[in-house]
Amino acid sequence: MAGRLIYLIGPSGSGKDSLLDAARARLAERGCRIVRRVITRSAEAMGEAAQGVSPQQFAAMQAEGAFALSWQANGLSYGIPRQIDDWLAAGDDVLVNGSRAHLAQARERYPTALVLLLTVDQAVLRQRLIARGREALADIEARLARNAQFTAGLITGNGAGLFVLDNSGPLEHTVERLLCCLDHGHSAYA
Ligand SMILES: Nc1ncnc2c1ncn2[C@@H]1O[C@H](COP(=O)(O)OP(=O)(O)O)[C@@H](O)[C@H]1O
Ligand SMILES: O=P(O)(O)OC[C@H]1O[C@H](OP(=O)(O)OP(=O)(O)O)[C@H](O)[C@@H]1O
Repeated sequence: MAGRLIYLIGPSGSGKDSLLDAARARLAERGCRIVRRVITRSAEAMGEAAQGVSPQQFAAMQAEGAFALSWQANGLSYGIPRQIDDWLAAGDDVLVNGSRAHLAQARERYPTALVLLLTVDQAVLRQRLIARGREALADIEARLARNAQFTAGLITGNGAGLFVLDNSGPLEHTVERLLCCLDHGHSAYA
């Protein structure tokens, strides 16, 4: 039986990487793999388990068909290795740190995808982005502006099959909600 694609989305700074790190061992126990993304970001600025490549390397990988999904945002290119199709075919669930802007394409390719939207209060989001210190202030403002563009439309336009996880509180609570969502049909979080 094919595995499920779990497509985690949410604003930059909402806590996607932190959530995946915190839940990693418990996801593995459930046979859920977390895919390692390919990003045109320098290794020093990576701050997550991803493969950093140059724009030229990314373009070559894309031309070879190395990616199941890919998108551009925040001045960067992101790729999801094709290997996920083998994992899904083998029956493993696969969790992808995705893009809100690329949701329609992801659903087109993976119609049964479970979509999880991580949310956080905008004021908290600003504080977390500043505290993380990965981007310059101008880049942080651009990410906040990008977020405002998505907030309302995503939930109203994609209600079916989209589940909201609020990460404004302690990370451990969000981990529990994520696992509950995966294990029990998630209706409490829709
Ligand atoms: N529940 C939480 N409570 C407090 N800080 C958090 C929480 N979740 C994430 N953070 C912090 O917020 C910042 C952004 O989180 P990160 O995982 O990098 O977000 P994303 O991957 O969505 O961009 C990090 O500094 C992280 O430590
Ligand atoms: O369409 P969006 O939902 O805005 O998403 C666009 C990209 O931005 C985020 O990455 P970012 O470089 O900010 O990394 P981060 O998630 O680790 O902060 C997210 O993981 C996506 O790859």
